Amino acid sequence: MARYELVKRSVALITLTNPPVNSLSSAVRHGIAKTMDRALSDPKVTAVVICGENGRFCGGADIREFAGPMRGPPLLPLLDSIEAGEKPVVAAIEGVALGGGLELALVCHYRIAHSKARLGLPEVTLGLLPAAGGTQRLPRLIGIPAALELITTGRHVSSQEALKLGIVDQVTEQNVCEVAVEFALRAVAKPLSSRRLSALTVPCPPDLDALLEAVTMQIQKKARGMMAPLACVQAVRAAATMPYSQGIKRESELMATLFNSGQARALQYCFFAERTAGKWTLPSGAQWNDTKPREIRSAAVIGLGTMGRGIAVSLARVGISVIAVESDKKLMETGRQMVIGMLERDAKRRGVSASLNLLKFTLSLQDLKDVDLVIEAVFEDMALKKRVFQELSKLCRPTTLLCSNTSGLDVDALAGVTDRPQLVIGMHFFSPAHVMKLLEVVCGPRSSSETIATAMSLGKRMEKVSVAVGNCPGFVGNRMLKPYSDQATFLLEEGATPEQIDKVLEDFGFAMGVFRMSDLAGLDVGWRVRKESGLTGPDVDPKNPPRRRQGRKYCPIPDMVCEQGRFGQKTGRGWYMYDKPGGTNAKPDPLIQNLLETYRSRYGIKPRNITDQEIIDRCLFALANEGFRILEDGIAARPEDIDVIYQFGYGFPRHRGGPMFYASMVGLERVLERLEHYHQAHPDVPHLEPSPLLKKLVACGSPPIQKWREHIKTMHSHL
Ligand SMILES: CCCCCCC/C=C/C(=O)SCCNC(=O)CCNC(=O)[C@H](O)C(C)(C)COP(=O)(O)OP(=O)(O)OC[C@H]1O[C@@H](n2cnc3c(N)ncnc32)[C@H](O)[C@@H]1OP(=O)(O)O
Repeated sequence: MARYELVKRSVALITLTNPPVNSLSSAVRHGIAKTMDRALSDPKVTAVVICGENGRFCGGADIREFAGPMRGPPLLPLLDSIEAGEKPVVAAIEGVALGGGLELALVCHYRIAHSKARLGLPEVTLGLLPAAGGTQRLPRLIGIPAALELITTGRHVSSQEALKLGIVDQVTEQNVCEVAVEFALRAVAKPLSSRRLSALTVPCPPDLDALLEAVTMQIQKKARGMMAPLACVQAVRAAATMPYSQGIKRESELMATLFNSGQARALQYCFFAERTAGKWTLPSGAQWNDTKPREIRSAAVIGLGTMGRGIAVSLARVGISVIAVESDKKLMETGRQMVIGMLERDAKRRGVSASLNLLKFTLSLQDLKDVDLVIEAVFEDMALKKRVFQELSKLCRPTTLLCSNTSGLDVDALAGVTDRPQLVIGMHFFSPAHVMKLLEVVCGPRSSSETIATAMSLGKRMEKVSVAVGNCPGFVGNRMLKPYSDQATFLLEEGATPEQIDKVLEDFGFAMGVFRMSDLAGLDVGWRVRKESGLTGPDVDPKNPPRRRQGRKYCPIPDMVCEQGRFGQKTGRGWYMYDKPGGTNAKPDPLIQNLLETYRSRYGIKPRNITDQEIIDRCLFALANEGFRILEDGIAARPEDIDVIYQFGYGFPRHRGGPMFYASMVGLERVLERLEHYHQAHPDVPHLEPSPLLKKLVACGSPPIQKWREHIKTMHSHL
């Protein structure tokens, strides 16, 4: 796991060999200890270079090992001994030096980086802190403010920025190992004391307390409820105020608290869940690593509304030429200006030039004859979408992939009106599509494995986190949203207010509570869907008992809000009031309070005091319960896929892992008991009835989430 060679007759070259990222597994730590001993004790060796195999220095500690008992040599004393050695050690950094990987580089006496390398201490994103001396050495090297920023955010820096900050001594475009060996030879016989970071004093800013206070406040605002960034601040404070020997003890204490926290487990689960999500498998046996995606050079986007614009930008900025189609000249011109503006701002932010030459705008579908792939992003109306797909089927060459950005309509029904159902697939982007990372790739029963592979690979190229899901109303994300938001509106009937429910959900860690999120998305969309499904509006049978539809409980409050023209932020009024149409500053509205009171008295509902716990349990357990049904139905292949969708598409707090991980952490027995309790109280709410899979998992002793798949016996997978 660490190869030893003698080069130039006097330099020991130690190469970490643990693909794919040379993480510091127990075997690698053992290898480093052994090879360093050999280098330090061999009189022929005058200097040491440490590098990583396959163009990657080191991706840090082996995160998989965190779940089990600690084995092998502990990292911290190993690193301290490298720094203390009497022969110069040079880190040759290629690819990445992250987390423990950068901490390893920091104990080397010199650091040479390749120009394309990235460096950082991302432990905070895993719910941890750089506990192999990183919080004590980095501030000594680059000062408190810069170290604090890097450690609390986990941001990666380029080698050029690392050079400016003083993290590395040299950046090269040549072979970094060869450069490091030459560097090491020149370093022999130079004094090492000033190169041992632990021995340096910290350059402490005069306004330390004010700085730490400002960063703490920023964290409380941005990373609400997260422990790790706050612990990082405390560790850096220790670096500033204590000698190294005490600071390092403080670092270990803080790490011990984080290491065993639910937050660290959740964030590490998220790390792997995100990587697992791309690994789809079909019942036919075809899967992500044996199906070749098609290369997409040109694409078309139909419809230049909010979604279409964001999709066009996401395509063009990764080098795909885009033909954008609108139905009328004025809309096309507005769309053109918006897309160009978005692309220019995006390019400026990334420090690259905007690829405007890749864009073409047209009013004619005829122009799409030769594109590799089309993404339809017209109004969410099945009849309209079918017309578009029929037309595309006639116009486009037979090999063109036809994709729909529908957020919940039947993808197979669209495939059915074309001459190529195997090339039809859903690509459900989230708004704004050039910002949001999530892409649900909706596989119809007839979508071919090549089509799925192409959509997934295109998503990755567009820098999205892509999750393959099956075809059912609402797919995964929007299907689960209904039971969640239904519980919130039932709670309004019973005595809660929108602001109370939102505060509880936001304190839990959601980016936005359910009502603020609905105001942002627009309340009219759901209202139209409810009218079309006969749940509200003139088509409802007047003999229907109040607050019941289609044999189950129904809350008409959202319809009443819409009837008043309150469609959310865009109209300046919704569940909240805003300063102006399009305003974002939500204030509680006495008119909503009034509406709720009138409603309750009309139906003789005595408002009761609702606890925060009840709000969390009812909203989140109803959400997870639908997730269990989705797993049973084969619409999602794994709980990880659902959790990734909720983190990246619906603002579920990452440090809680996602709805399914949260349910597993709370304990499936408790989730089942609470659902049974609430279902008994509300037998006309089917979403509260515990799913068979949940019952089965509890009966099997509540296995850990990674084992749930073994208990899912899906009749037919929809993937
Ligand atoms: C009480 C204990 C005290 C111990 C003190 C410990 C102090 C140090 C802590 C740490 O170092 S924590 C780890 C910090 N490092 C990171 O967070 C880096 C994580 N990795 C990445 O960001 C990326 O993987 C990458 C290195 C930038 C490479 O990205 P790329 O897109 O090229 O590949 P991926 O698909 O992400 O990864 C490939 C493959 O490798 C697995 N993997 C990556 N990093 C690690 C790791 N550090 N440990 C274990 N496994 C890792 C990743 O999961 C992929 O495998 P599969 O999941 O696809 O099988």
